[in-house]
Amino acid sequence: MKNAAIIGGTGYGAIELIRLLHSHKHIQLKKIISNSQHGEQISSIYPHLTSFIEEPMEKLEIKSLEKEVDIVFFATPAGISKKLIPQLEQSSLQCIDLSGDLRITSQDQYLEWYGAEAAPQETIDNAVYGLPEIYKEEIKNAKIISNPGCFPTSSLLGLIPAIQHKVIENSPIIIDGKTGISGAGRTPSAMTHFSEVNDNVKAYKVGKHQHIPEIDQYLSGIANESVTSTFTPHLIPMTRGLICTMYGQLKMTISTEEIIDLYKSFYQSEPFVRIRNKGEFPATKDMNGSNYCDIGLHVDERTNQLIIISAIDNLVKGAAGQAIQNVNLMNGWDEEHGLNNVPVYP
Ligand SMILES: NC(=O)C1=CN([C@@H]2O[C@H](COP(=O)(O)OP(=O)(O)OC[C@H]3O[C@@H](n4cnc5c(N)ncnc54)[C@H](OP(=O)(O)O)[C@@H]3O)[C@@H](O)[C@H]2O)C=CC1
Ligand SMILES: CC(=O)N[C@@H](CCC(=O)OP(=O)(O)O)C(=O)O
Repeated sequence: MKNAAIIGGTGYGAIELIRLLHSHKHIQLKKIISNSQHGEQISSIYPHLTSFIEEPMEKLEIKSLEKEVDIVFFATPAGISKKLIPQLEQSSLQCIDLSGDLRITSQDQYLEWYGAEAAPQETIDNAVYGLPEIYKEEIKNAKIISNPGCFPTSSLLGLIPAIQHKVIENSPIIIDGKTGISGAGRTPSAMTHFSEVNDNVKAYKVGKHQHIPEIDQYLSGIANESVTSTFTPHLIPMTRGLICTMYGQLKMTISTEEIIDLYKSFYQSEPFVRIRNKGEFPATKDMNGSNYCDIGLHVDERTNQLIIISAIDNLVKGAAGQAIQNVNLMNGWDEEHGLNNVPVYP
């Protein structure tokens, strides 16, 4: 049994970690650390947790963390873990960062897309990108995990088989993303205000979303040459769920049946990726509350495009579930442990 702490205790990522860790038999959640509400019970903010956790949330004492826990989840906004993780690097702690602080390997690119100074290069280099379907062996030996962003999780899982097998050109790749509002976290803003979101669909961060360099960096790594994508996210009036519809120019003649076979074989040992049969495409509710990524494929012979539709729950496979999948691998536990629940429907 290992002990864990969550930093950023009152955020949505943290709440989802608390829910999933409750049924994890190898991890005991020892500490919920809150910057804004330490001393309070989590159930006073989230009544659905009444009777599950009695202990009050705590203030962060970075120096004593190593004595008290083995695993630390950083469910904090960008800008926090890049300062905290370097202070823990010499410890034996396993650190899982849900934020984007360690995902971009170039400090200059981080500055360009996040508008702030990056983490120390050594910390970035020590972190392993936690996309288990692609980097499983590296994750097993990692001490610091940089958990992928929600849109990159969905789009990389959808695009990587086609890029790796050189089925589509490296450019142009179009990623049309749609997300529920919980993706923006718990703090309200004008963008997430009910009357702005309800009965409405809008594109945001057009041409400047922080997931653009993340997607291109990992696709380029797979292709071993430069890959550039055009990614535009849209905010949809729903609470959870994320779906990317992607278009790639075919480099070869291939049928829908053949590409589906290729994807099924690529992901045959991956428990959380489900490839749909011909003519079937995922919807966000199909994986609600679960760690699945469902992918549907279609070859458009008219335009010579491969159409890939990939959907996840942004808070589970896009954040807390993937974080636990990574911890399972880091500790030699069953990768699916604590995550093999049936999605919630309707
Ligand atoms: N929501 C999603 O779908 C996804 C989120 N992520 C990433 O995961 C991380 C957490 O996201 P999410 O939970 O949605 O975000 P939230 O905004 O809901 O929560 C973040 C929490 O971090 C704490 N916090 C805020 N500001 C500070 C600060 N200055 N110093 C220390 N702690 C602070 C707060 O909790 P407290 O005051 O209790 O400490 C806050 O509730 C983010 O980096 C996000 O980008 C990644 C993928 C998907
Ligand atoms: C609706 C909404 O605002 N979604 C967020 C999701 C970002 C996220 O959660 O990922 P990071 O860890 O990279 O911040 C966004 O598009 O920026």
